[in-house]
Amino acid sequence: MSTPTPAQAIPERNGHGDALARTVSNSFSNSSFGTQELGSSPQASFQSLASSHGTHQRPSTKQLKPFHTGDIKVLLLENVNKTGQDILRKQGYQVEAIKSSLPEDQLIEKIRDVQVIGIRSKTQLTASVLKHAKNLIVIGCFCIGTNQVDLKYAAENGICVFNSPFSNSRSVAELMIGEIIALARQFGDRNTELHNGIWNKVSAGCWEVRGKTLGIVGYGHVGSQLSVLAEAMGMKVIYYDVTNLMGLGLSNQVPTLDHLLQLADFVTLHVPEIPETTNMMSTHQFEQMKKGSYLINASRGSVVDIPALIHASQTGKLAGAALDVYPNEPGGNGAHFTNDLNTWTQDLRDLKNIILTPHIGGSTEEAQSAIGVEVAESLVKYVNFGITSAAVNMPEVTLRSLTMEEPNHVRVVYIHKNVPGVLRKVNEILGDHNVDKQMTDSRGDVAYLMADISNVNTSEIRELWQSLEDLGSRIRTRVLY
Ligand SMILES: NC(=O)c1ccc[n+]([C@@H]2O[C@H](COP(=O)([O-])OP(=O)(O)OC[C@H]3O[C@@H](n4cnc5c(N)ncnc54)[C@H](O)[C@@H]3O)[C@@H](O)[C@H]2O)c1
Ligand SMILES: O=C(O)CC[C@@H](O)C(=O)O
Repeated sequence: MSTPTPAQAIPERNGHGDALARTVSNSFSNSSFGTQELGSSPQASFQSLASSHGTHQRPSTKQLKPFHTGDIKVLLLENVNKTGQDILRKQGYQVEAIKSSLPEDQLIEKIRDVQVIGIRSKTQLTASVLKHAKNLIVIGCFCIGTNQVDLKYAAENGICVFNSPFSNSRSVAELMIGEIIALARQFGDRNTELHNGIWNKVSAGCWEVRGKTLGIVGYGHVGSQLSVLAEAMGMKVIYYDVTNLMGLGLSNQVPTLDHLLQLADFVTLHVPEIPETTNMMSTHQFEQMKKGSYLINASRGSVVDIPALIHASQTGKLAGAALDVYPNEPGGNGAHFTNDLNTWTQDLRDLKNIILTPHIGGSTEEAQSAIGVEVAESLVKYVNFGITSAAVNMPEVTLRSLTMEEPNHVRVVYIHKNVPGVLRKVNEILGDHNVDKQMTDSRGDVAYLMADISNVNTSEIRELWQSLEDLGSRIRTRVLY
């Protein structure tokens, strides 16, 4: 007899009329595998998921009993790309997509209800918001930065967080190249003048970038891409990073930020938002910069002390600056960028040779489409399979898929406090069954255990779940079957 396809297998198993409701209820936190696969082609994705475990000619991956995927509620904020929305909708999840971020009170109201939330850089998922998210199991940051989420609180409450670590890096690097040239040629000011009817043909203070020194602060995904592009334009590249990193091409690492500031004609910032980078560029740092140099910030608004930047521009220390990010950013398109947001906004807008963009470093069709796919697939793998690969706040745990030859298996996901003795107690509970495979790992105070156990009757699942829930170490139990 040939192995049934996943599509055949699902109705067959549904036909058993299980006593247990196949839902992902809040209290039960008990879900099972989805009815559909990742990506646009169910069959193709099904195969790719199976083959991603590095096997050849293995029995078909088992599409386990479907929970009511319609019970999974997903809230997507900040105009998450359609690629991501489509993947989630194809799972049968209930997806509500909103183009902007939400004011905190509305966010709290909505987040109570959902199992999955997708955001970009604007939505702040602080502990005080997340404490209302009683049903939430996973957060997708459809961007690189995860500074907007209280990652520790999320982990300690069994909420896994995913992002897209480099799908928009190239887009940011290309914008930096555009801005370097635009600043060197005072392009923004000439453009504005002519839009206002004023012809102002000047060469004073306008430069080629060939032969100039670019100082990159933070030589990660964005910084290193930029390094390659800048060298191709004939720039000399130096970089500063807290980590010792091999430079690409002819670029060189310098030992301190001050060294970089003293040498660079253009300084670009690509560091994460962390306490160490708050106001990393302030009065002292601007003093270190060469007279007539330029600053570009496309990292996070908190990295630059803006009043100090305004002063450095007004005194002529800086010949120009480009900012893509701000300490307080408007909630959505059409909102106004005024002193109501940041007290210095008008002073900033009045500066000469300053390019202000609305956090668009990663806003290209290519980047947003790739991010949509990457993060949505991570969410589906987590919801349906418990897989945490590439999570930013949880240990990375995965098990190879169950196959069609393993009909009475159950996957147990047990997120727990990382304290001694837990595994012994969990395995006492699981030990009534055959533990086929198990993986456990910890990250800080939180540990994640995933086990596939066999010979489980559907009627035993609730008891199994309850026994794990009753352990003092429990953060969250999910039983996928
Ligand atoms: N404007 C946008 O639309 C946009 C788009 C993408 C990324 N970003 C932001 O850009 C930043 C960088 O992104 P990335 O993908 O290159 O990150 P990354 O993690 O790949 O690289 C960051 C680098 O900064 C270094 N670093 C950390 N602390 C430092 C410090 N105190 N001093 C010097 N170096 C330090 C790290 O070692 C790392 O090499 C992030 O904050 C991200 O959120 C903004
Ligand atoms: O798209 C966004 O809102 C964020 C872009 C960027 O800052 C990121 O962190 O990836």
